[in-house]
Amino acid sequence: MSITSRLSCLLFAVSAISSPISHRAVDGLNTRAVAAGKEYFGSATDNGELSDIPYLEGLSNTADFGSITPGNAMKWDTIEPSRGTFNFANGDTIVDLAEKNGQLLRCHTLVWHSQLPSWVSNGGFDNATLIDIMVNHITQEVTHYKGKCYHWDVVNEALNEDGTYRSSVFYDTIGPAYLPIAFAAAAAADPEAKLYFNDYNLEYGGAKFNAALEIVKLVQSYGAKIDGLGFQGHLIVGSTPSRSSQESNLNKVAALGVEAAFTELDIRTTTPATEAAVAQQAKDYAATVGACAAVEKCVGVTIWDYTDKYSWIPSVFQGQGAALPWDENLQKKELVYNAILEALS
Ligand SMILES: O[C@@H]1[C@@H](O)[C@H](O[C@@H]2CO[C@@H](O[C@@H]3CO[C@@H](O)[C@H](O)[C@H]3O)[C@H](O)[C@H]2O)OC[C@H]1O
Repeated sequence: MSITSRLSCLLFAVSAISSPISHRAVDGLNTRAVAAGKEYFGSATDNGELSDIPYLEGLSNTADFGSITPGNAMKWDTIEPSRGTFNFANGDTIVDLAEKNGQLLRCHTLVWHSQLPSWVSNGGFDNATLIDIMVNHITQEVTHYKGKCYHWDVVNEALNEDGTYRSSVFYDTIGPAYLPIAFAAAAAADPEAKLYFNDYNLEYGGAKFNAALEIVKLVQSYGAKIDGLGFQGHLIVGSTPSRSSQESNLNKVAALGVEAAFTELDIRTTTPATEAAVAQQAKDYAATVGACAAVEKCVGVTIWDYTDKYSWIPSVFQGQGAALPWDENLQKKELVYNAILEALS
């Protein structure tokens, strides 16, 4: 029995004992997702937030969140800030929390051009040396977390908007082969973890999405294991693609024999959010989550933290925010939350 099935059985048993009349599991985003055949509904989190007890209680509520993702703790600059020096402390804290709560873990991320220490990006390494460095980083990190990570985002954001490869030290030095090499190294270190390529703006279809499909085929053509395509889902209120077009994208992923997930969903708007914007946001969440619910191979949805209190959006997109289903006071936005629940039903 999978970890998620065990969790939903446990929740069901607990609610059956405390409420002999209804016999229904405690209702929430995750319990609805699991009941709809998904593996989890989850949230990102970050180490600094975990001392906020009301926040932590919400994050640990497995009726809503069956999975957590470290927002920063497993990135290269945290894990290997200088060559050969590994710092797993922040990542271990998130792993321990997930274990204590009985939550799955989406581990994020091994190879990314951003939050990459300058000893890698400006090291001037030749092809063979950079491959060694990348493979060693992946091997050390994935081995450290072996058996803990349900998913790994192996490579993050390899593409430009026009579908060409993004210039990065990895692409510029190794060429596109850095992708299959990275996936093969991750699979060798933890054969059980599901391995994802993850990128943003795939939800709109078009050149970038088609190139992501080509990356899946590229990794497969090298005989390396790739299990899924991650749609980050950093979307905009009123510009979110329709449910049917998102379903069509997810079905194209499934046709390649791999699964899909929304890995970093948030839907931002101009702040302060108007009533009309929140109403539209509820529809946009429903379109995205509903698309995942409708496609068997879409295994789950992760929101990029659950509360506006800790959203990354205002620090990156000036004047934008209010992107999550809980507000800055950790209060549920009922309209948005209920729209997601409904979309999962
Ligand atoms: O000062 C930095 C601060 O800038 C950093 O912020 C994080 C940046 O990454 C965010 O996650 C990414 C969101 O977009 C997708 O493209 C990526 O896949 C995600 O990894 C994260 O939420 C922010 O906290 O945090 C560390 C500080 O030192």
